[in-house]
Amino acid sequence: MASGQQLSAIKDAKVLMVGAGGIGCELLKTLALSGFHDIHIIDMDTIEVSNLNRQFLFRQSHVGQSKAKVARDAVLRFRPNISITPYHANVKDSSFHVDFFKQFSVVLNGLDNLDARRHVNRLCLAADVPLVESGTTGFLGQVTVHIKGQTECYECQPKPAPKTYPVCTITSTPSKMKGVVKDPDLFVHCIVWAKDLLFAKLFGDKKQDNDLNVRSNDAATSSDHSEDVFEPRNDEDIQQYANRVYDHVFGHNIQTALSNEETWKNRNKPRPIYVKDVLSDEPIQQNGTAEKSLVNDNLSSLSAMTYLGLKNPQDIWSLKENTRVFFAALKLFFSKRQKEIGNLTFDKDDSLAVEFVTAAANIRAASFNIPLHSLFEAKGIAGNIVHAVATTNAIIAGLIVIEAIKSYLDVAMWTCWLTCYNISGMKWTSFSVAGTDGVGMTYCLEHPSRKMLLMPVEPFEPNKSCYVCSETPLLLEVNTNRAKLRDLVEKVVTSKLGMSFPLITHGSSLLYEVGDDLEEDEVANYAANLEKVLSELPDAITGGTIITVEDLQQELVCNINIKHREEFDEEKEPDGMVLHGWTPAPATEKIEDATDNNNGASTSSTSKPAADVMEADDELSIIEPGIETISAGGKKRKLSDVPNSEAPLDEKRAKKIPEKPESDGDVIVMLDDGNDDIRDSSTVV
Ligand SMILES: Nc1ncnc2c1ncn2[C@@H]1O[C@H](COP(=O)(O)OP(=O)(O)OP(=O)(O)O)[C@@H](O)[C@H]1O
Ligand SMILES: [Zn+2]
Repeated sequence: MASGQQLSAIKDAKVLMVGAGGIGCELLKTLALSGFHDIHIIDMDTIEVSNLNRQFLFRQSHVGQSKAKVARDAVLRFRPNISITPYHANVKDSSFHVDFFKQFSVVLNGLDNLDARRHVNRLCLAADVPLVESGTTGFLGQVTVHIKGQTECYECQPKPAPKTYPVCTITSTPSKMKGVVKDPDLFVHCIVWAKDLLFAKLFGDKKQDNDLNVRSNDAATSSDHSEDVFEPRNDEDIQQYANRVYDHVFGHNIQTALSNEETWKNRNKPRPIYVKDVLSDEPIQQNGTAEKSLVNDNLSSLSAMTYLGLKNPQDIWSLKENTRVFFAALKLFFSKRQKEIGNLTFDKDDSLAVEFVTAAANIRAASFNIPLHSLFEAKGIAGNIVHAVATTNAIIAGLIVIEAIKSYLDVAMWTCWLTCYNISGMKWTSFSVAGTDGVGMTYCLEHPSRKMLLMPVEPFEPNKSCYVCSETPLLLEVNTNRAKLRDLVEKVVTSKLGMSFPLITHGSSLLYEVGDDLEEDEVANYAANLEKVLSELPDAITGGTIITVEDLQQELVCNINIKHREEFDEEKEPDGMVLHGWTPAPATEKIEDATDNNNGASTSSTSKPAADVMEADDELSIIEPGIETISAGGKKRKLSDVPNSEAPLDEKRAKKIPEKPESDGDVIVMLDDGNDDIRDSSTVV
C-alpha cells in the first residue's frame, strides 16, 4: 500500500541478501513479491534434505546444489522480470569488499552465525549502507536495523556466547567454515544429527525421509544395491547389523558427501570412519554376550555405560569408547527394547537413548575434527534444542522487508500482508503489518498478549565506546616481557576483535599482516615476529605503546593502548592479558539447568532482550536461562525488559506496554480472530 512514487523507489533499489536458508528463502520471496527488482544473494552452502521442510524454494531434486542459485531460479519462475544475482560463496571472501557493498541501497542478513554477522556489520559501516539484521529461535524472532551514526551497530552491545547454532543436521557439513578462527560450538550439529536423524531412523518411524542416505551402493556390504541399510536382514545378528549401520553412516555416507566438490568449497573436509579402523585390535563381540549378561536387568535401568564399566558421565570417551557405547546401546535397544522400536522418540530422561546419541554424536564429531564431549554435556545440549518454526521465519522476513523499505525510503506508511500458519492455532491465517515513522526493532513474542504478536522497540543510539563504530581506543593489559605477538594475534585480534585479515602496526613499523598477496620474505618475517615477545619485536611493544590493529577487508581500524602488567590471575585471567573496552559475553548458567522451552526464562526484570538471547541463529537454539542485561558503554538501554520467558507477557510488561498498541509507534501487528480465510483479517490500527 505504497504510492506510485514509493513503489518506483522500491523498484529502483538494489538489495543484498546474505544467507538463503530458513529466513533467506522467505525473504527472497517477500522481496520479489513486494516489488524489488534487483536482488543479490550470497550463500556459501548447498541444499540439504533437512532444509526442505522449511526452505520452501528448494525441492528434493535440488539437494547438493547451490542455495543461492536454486533460490534465484525458484523465484524467477513466478517473477520472471526481475533481476536476481546469486553468489555461491562465503560473504567473507575478499571479492565482497567495501566497494561491492557500496552499490546496495540496503543489506539484509539471514545468517546463522556471529562471525559472518560481525563481518557484514563492519562492511556495512565502512560502506555506509543500512543493515537489517534478523534471527529466529522457535517461536521467537527479532529484526533490528543498524544505520551508521543513527542507531547502534550490530556490535555496540555485547553478544552472549552463542546460544543458537546453525543446524547442520545433514550428512555433510557440521564443519568449520574455512577462514573462521573460532566457530561456535559445532558439536551441537552432531547432537542434532545423532538425535533427529540417526536415532529417529533406527528406533523411530523407519519410513521417514531424512538426510541419512539409506541406500547402500557398496557391493561389499549389500547384496542388493537398492536395499535400505537400516532394515535388519534375516541372515545377520545384531552386531553385524550394527557394524553395517556404523560403516554406512560414519564411513560410506561421509565418503559419498566428499564427492560433491560444491559442498566442500567453503568448508573443511571430514574423514570417513569405519569400524575396522577403530576396533581393529579387538574381536567384535557378538550379540549373545550382551544379551546374556543383561538378562536380569530391568528395562528402565538398561545402560550401555554400566555394561561397559564406564562410570563417570563427565568423562570424555575416546573414539574407541564411543564406538563401544554405540554398539552396546544399539544392541540393548534391539535385544531388550525391541517392542518400542519403530515408535521411539528421543527423550533426555531415557538414559540408553542419551548414551546412544552421545556416542553417535561424538563419532560424527571425530569425523569432522570437532572436539568430543562428555555424556553429561551432550545430554544438556540434546535436551534443550529448539527447532525452527517456518512461520516465525515468514513473519521475520516480512518485517525485514518493511524495515528495508523504511531504512532507505522516506515511507510514511507501509503495509505488508503476511499469510502463514497461525503460530498458536496451527492453521492458515493472515495479518497485516504496518510500519510507520522511522526504522525500528521488532521482537516476535512467543506468547502474544492483548493481540500483540510483535513488539516494536525504538532503535538504540550508537554506543559511544563501541570499538567497531566509534573510534574509541581499547586498552590492553599485558606482560610485554612474557606475551608473544602470537598471543596478541590469537587471543585478542582474531578471537575477540573478530578480524580475519589483520594488520598490526606500531608507529611506522608493520609488525604483522595476513593476506593472499604477501611476498615470501614478508611471510617469513611475520612468522618470526609471531614467536617474539612483545618487548623484543623490531619496534618494541611496551607499556605506553599504542598499536594499531586493522582489518583491510572490513575497513575496521582500532587503536590499542598497551599497559604493562607483571602478574595475572591464572583462573580469572587465563589469557594472561585483559582487554578493556571490548565487552565479553555475559556469563551464562549451565545448559543442563535449563528446562525445555525455557527461552531464557528469568523472573528478573533485567532479563536479556530476546534479540540477544537468540542472536546467533535462525534455526535452532540451545536455551539458557537468566542472562542479565549488561550495557557495554554503561548507557541506559531504552528497553530493559523485553520478555523472553514463559511467564505471561502481561505480568512482566504491565507497566511498560500500553493498554492498546499505539498507532504512532513503529510496527504494529494485529492478529486476526482465527478466521481461516486468507485475506479476511483485521486491519491496521
Ligand atoms: N559466511 C557466510 N557466507 C555466506 N553464507 C553464509 C555464511 N554463514 C552462513 N551462511 C548461510 O546462511 C544461511 C543460514 O540459514 P539457516 O540458518 O537456515 O541454515 P541452514 O544451513 O539452511 O539450515 P540447516 O543448518 O538446518 O541445514 C545458510 O544457508 C548458510 O549457508
Ligand atoms: Zn557499534
